[in-house]
Amino acid sequence: MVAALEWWSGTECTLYTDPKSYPLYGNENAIVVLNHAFEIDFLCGWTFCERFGVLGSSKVLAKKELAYVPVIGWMWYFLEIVFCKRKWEEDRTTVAQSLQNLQDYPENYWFLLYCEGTRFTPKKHQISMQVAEGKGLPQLKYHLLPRTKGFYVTVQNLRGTAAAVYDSTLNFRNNEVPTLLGILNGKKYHADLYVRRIPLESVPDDEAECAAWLHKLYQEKDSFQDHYTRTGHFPGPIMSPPRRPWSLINWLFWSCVVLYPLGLLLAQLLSSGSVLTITAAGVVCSSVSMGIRWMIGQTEIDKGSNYGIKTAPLNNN
Ligand SMILES: CC/C=C\C/C=C\C/C=C\C/C=C\C/C=C\C/C=C\CCC(=O)SCCNC(=O)CCNC(=O)[C@H](O)C(C)(C)COP(=O)(O)OP(=O)(O)OC[C@H]1O[C@@H](n2cnc3c(N)ncnc32)[C@H](O)[C@@H]1OP(=O)(O)O
Ligand SMILES: CCCCCCCC/C=C\CCCCCCCC(=O)OC[C@@H](O)COP(=O)(O)O
Repeated sequence: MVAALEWWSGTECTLYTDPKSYPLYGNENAIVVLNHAFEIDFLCGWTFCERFGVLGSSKVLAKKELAYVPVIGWMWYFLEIVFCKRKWEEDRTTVAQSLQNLQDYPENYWFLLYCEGTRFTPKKHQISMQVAEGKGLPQLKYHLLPRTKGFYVTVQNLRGTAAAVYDSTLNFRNNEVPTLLGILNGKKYHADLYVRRIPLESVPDDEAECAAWLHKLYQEKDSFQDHYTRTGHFPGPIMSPPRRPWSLINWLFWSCVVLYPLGLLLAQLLSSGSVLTITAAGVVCSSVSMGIRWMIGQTEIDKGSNYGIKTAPLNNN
């Protein structure tokens, strides 16, 4: 998928960050906090992971539903991805346990947290801003109100192993609305990511202070998005890591290994002349194609969950 983004669609991923922090990226464990408003934000995240050499050890706090997505979900299970049900009563122990397993992870990892908990839609935004008002918090224009419990439990469990929080804010040039189907159709997008490295020691230990810290971080992220909307760029210098050939080589290798025998099999099936065999092959191909379309649907915001709508308390204070 990274090869499809970088080499097939030719999407440009530009990084805005402080040159002093740049050498540390990929050379330490970090908690990444990213906004969640685009259908391919996870793919841009993977692309940066690839460029800094941590793709294989990229982790995320993901909703449990994604564990059942064929291939990708199974892969995540084996990669020790942390899953949550977005029900705090159940997540508080399971998430903490999974995070503990990362304590002795043998490679540098990035642990991604979408603190908004769900993707931005106008309706979810309106509801979450009612919650913000009830809590006496300032309104956010470009983000949903962050959920603080997952962040707190992550900081608590990774303190001592993770060195920093990478506050990451993503946007696309010219009001592009990127989609995975667009990528697969070869459409080129222009992603801009602004990253601030914040040492983990500066995140408060106390739960209430940690929550307030995260709310303040999202207010700052909102101001960066405002800056981007007004000027077309993020503050700070551009320090973009170059595209590397490995994802393409990997893709070409596996394509040869898989597609050659598949092609031979298909040729044999067609030359068998058996209507039953050819029909069965047609059914299998159609099912696989429908399965892939369903998987792509998982990335589409229109088909997203009701989380952040259904569960909104009317009187939150
Ligand atoms: C140099 C380059 C740097 C960076 C490169 C960038 C990135 C690369 C990094 C890594 C890449 C790795 C992998 C990427 C690959 C794939 C990722 C794909 C997808 C996965 C994404 C997801 O699945 S997101 C969904 C799951 N994740 C989360 O939900 C995380 C955030 N959530 C939490 O932390 C939650 O607290 C929780 C899940 C732990 C528990 O959920 P629960 O619903 O029970 O939450 P809360 O108890 O917290 O909720 C109640 C509180 O929330 C307040 N609130 C706010 N808004 C609302 C609302 N609309 N309705 C109800 N309540 C709301 C509420 O007031 C409560 O407040 P309290 O004060 O009482 O806490
Ligand atoms: C020949 C090549 C064909 C390649 C086909 C590729 C097919 C792979 C398609 C999809 C991979 C599935 C990855 C799913 C990752 C979705 C991440 C995501 O964004 O989850 C949303 C979640 O955060 C919040 O969900 P809600 O907003 O609450 O709902």
